[in-house]
Amino acid sequence: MLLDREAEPAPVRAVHLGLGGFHRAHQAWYTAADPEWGIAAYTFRSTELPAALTAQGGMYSLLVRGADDPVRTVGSLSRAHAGAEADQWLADLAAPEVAVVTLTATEAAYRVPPPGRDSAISRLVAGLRARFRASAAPITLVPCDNVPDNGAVLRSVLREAAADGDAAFAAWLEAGVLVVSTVVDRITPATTPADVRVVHELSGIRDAVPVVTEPYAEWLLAGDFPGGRPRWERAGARLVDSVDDYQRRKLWLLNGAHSLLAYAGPGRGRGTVREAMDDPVLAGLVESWWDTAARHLPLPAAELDEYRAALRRRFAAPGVEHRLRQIAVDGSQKIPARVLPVLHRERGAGRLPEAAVVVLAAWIAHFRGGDVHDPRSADLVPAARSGARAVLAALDADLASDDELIAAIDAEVPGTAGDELSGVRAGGPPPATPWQVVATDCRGCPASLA
Ligand SMILES: NC(=O)c1ccc[n+]([C@@H]2O[C@H](COP(=O)([O-])OP(=O)(O)OC[C@H]3O[C@@H](n4cnc5c(N)ncnc54)[C@H](O)[C@@H]3O)[C@@H](O)[C@H]2O)c1
Ligand SMILES: O=P(O)(O)OC[C@@H](O)[C@@H](O)[C@H](O)[C@H](O)CO
Repeated sequence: MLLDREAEPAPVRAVHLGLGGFHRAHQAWYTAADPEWGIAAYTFRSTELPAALTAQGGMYSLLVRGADDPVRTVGSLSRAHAGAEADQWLADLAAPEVAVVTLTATEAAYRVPPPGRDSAISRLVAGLRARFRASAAPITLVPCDNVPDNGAVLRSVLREAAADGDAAFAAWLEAGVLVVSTVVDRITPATTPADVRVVHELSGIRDAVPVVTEPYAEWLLAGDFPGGRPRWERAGARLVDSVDDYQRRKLWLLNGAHSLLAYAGPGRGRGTVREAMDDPVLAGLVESWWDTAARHLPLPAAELDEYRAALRRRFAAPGVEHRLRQIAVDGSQKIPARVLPVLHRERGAGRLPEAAVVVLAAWIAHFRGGDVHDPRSADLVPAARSGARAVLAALDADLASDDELIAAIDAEVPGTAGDELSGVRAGGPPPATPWQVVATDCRGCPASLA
């Protein structure tokens, strides 16, 4: 059976930039709960995905691993476009009936582009300028990337990117463009050919571009929607006064653990989050990281325990094969949000947290090992050859001047500390099982994981 629409798609009242797996597992799935809202979704570059979706009438299958009825069909994408369709993009952003723009553009996109450079931000500015000229109806932007204070960051980047002396546009940008802050959560790995086959086996549907995700989904939003919005709360989204504590909880506990596993896991022969959590040493490090980060989260202990228990289940869930290589991409954009804020607080309290030391050592080993995908690889790969101080100097001057921390990280990087457990590891809680139990080839591991 091929996917196609039986009825007309909903009118386009929302636009998305960064059409990929996560948008379809999350925002488009939430929007499907309100049939009065349709989305026009744009990739950044890909032409294949919008072509495949258009051939299916914008419909796609969501394979929710672990759910009773695992294959759902989602129809909220009224149109799918390639990023190169600039005229359509400008027309959609200018349309007065469009009231919401969601964005998933990766962490790296949240910066002011050099003049003339095509980027998510330059496209947003061009679209908003078109709206200012055409209708100037207010519009709300909804950043959905794992960026701390994503609303405030997007607002400030847009303000700077749009500063070209047009005072009327600048004034409208302040008054007519609202930017909400969000916490977004639903583990959504890249789709594989095996997923395409599974969707067909389970449902009989031949979908060229399904999405695989987990049953869990969270969306917290803080901000205003003067032009209206889909009734996302029908699918469980929550409008809150502030997302700050929840943003930190998610970035530190979930994403911080992901980054730890992404860099420490491959050296222990683990390729996915589930495989890594099956390794008692890595699972013990994750617990140690959670103990450390939880100290700095002003949320009730019972709530944090429940969150951790859910993360253990989610990370170990069969079928959601989240590849560590995918998570390891762009570490320079992620480590400062996921690990360094906790490390700062710990050092302020005079502690040297072992899991933070290990993740930084493993990240340095990752830079030394090749296969690096990072917008800052030109400076960080050579820095990693020099050691922890040079890497941290590129990210955080305070931490780079912390001699005790630098020595601990350098001692963990392979080739500098031999196979013995480092002082950091020896001083921490005992691992869940003896180190020697896991007989993997640990070339490239931090010393305490070897
Ligand atoms: N996958 C998840 O589990 C998950 C969960 C929470 C948040 N997110 C956020 O969503 C983002 C996208 O994840 P995904 O799984 O959909 O990835 P994906 O690779 O499936 O899609 C990424 C989309 O972003 C676009 N993009 C990539 N680089 C860009 C750039 N520099 N500027 C503008 N657009 C760009 C791509 O063209 C593509 O349309 C992540 O970077 C993350 O911030 C993902
Ligand atoms: O999507 P990224 O690249 O920001 O980070 C990789 C994962 O940590 C991330 O996708 C999580 O799975 C997600 O944030 C869960 O909601």
